[in-house]
Amino acid sequence: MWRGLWTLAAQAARGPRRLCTRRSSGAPAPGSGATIFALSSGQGRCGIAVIRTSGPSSGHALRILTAARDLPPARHASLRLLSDPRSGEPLDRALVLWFPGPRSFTGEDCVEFHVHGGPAVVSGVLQALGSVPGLRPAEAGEFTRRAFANGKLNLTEVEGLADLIHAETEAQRRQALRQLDGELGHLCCGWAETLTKALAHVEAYIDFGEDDNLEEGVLEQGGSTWWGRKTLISPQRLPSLSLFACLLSPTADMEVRALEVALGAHLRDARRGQRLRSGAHVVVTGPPNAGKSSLVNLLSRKPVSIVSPEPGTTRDVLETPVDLAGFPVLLSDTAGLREGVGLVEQEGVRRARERLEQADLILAMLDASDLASPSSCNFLATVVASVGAQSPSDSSQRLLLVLNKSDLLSPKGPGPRPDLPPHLLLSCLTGEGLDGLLEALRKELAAVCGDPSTGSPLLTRARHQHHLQGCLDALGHYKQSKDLALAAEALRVARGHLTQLTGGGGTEEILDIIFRDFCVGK
Ligand SMILES: Nc1nc2c(ncn2[C@@H]2O[C@H](COP(=O)(O)OP(=O)(O)OP(=O)(O)O)[C@@H](O)[C@H]2O)c(=O)[nH]1
Ligand SMILES: [K+]
Ligand SMILES: [Mg+2]
Repeated sequence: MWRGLWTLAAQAARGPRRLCTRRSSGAPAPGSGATIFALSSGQGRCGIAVIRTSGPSSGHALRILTAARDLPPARHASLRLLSDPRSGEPLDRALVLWFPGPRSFTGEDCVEFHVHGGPAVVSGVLQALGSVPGLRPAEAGEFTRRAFANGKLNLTEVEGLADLIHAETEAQRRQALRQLDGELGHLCCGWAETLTKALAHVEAYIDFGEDDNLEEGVLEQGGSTWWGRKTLISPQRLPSLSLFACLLSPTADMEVRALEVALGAHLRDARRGQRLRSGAHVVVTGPPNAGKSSLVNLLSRKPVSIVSPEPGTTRDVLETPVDLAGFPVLLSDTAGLREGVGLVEQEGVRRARERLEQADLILAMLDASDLASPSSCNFLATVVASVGAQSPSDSSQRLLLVLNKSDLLSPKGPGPRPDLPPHLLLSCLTGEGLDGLLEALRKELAAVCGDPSTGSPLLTRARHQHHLQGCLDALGHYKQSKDLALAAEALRVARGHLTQLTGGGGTEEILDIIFRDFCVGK
């Protein structure tokens, strides 16, 4: 949190950042014009608390609380005595930072008070600020909303900031930071520029075609005007799909085609970023008594499930969020798969199979000392074989086969069956093989969630996917349209989707949903 604030302060000090779709209108911060204040660090007793203000009266408030005529030097930490303006009573000796707009986080005049973190100090300073005319407490997310309204952050960066505040694992933090740094936004801006260029070509051609200087005979074929507009190109020489390749400059057309390919690749990747943001589904399955619940407890480091020598102990699906090798995971323990049991256990098995279908990664577990049993053979022939038979694609499930209870294998005796698919040996009892399993999980999860530190920025929300799909669909219409005006319209729709991705498209509901994720003071 603390480091985050310094980063934000440093970012603000670097001044306004360049991004083509930064928003400067259309999203007025609620009640903008007022100066807002809030505690921006966490609640409760702490070493240092940060209180900040944003708005035109920030400088005035700073002068009043420090009882000084002059403001401290901009963007430098200065030690000042803060006093209550009503009673003159000293409140705290604090570091104050003055960020005159527009070079601040919100783009407005801002002040940060770094005070001692006791509740009495914090409430004293908040009350003192509340007594300054023109100041009022901030609403949730209001600082960020003002930054957005003033073009300091685009919408994908706002989402990145929300994700960064909520990031619980290392991979989530990396992904959020990349988004906050504007990578997705930059990519969309570049794409939007490509479309603007293509649109300019088509529009220029529409105007050119309407130019009276063109000879009628050149423009018309057999008495009818092709696609309702005059053209210099004979339709016979045009293969239908590359119609506009002839109109656009070859580079502009190639760029539109490359854009289509890039959009397709990003969309194929779409679920990965979302999994990283909300957690990958990892489901532990296997025959009864393989040690599934023992593994869930081991991985989550807490007694989530009951472990007992009695087969059929777990009935309901038990779900627990865990950080596995830096990736956020929703780990599910399930009932052992077997047929011909009582009603309650049958329902457990049905729920287990249902959960298995939703898994991104299956941890298939067998008792290494019991591989010849009918339940083990059946499990290998059904669950393991069917997942192994899937062709590798983004939508297919991944599976790790784990042979538990390796401690029961005789050190001299023959190892597990030679015909088994690739597997890992583990003992939940002794912990042997756990490091190898964690390393294998890290690799699998990197494949399921994508590696947030490399490659192209991931789409972290369904909203991103929706707009990229919309853009791709519009490009499909563009390619197939036989009319210049329709082609231009399709390009405009495609570009509109990209603008909405970074700019929100002005709909207040979307903004409300996004800013709802923020706390007061952010
Ligand atoms: N020797 C040995 N015993 C183990 C190991 N892991 C689990 N067990 C024991 O195996 C029995 C079953 O363990 P559970 O974790 O309840 O197995 P489960 O697969 O969840 O069982 P169900 O929920 O009934 O399907 C318990 O008595 C565990 O103590 C292991 O690595 N070695
Ligand atoms: K059991
Ligand atoms: Mg169990």
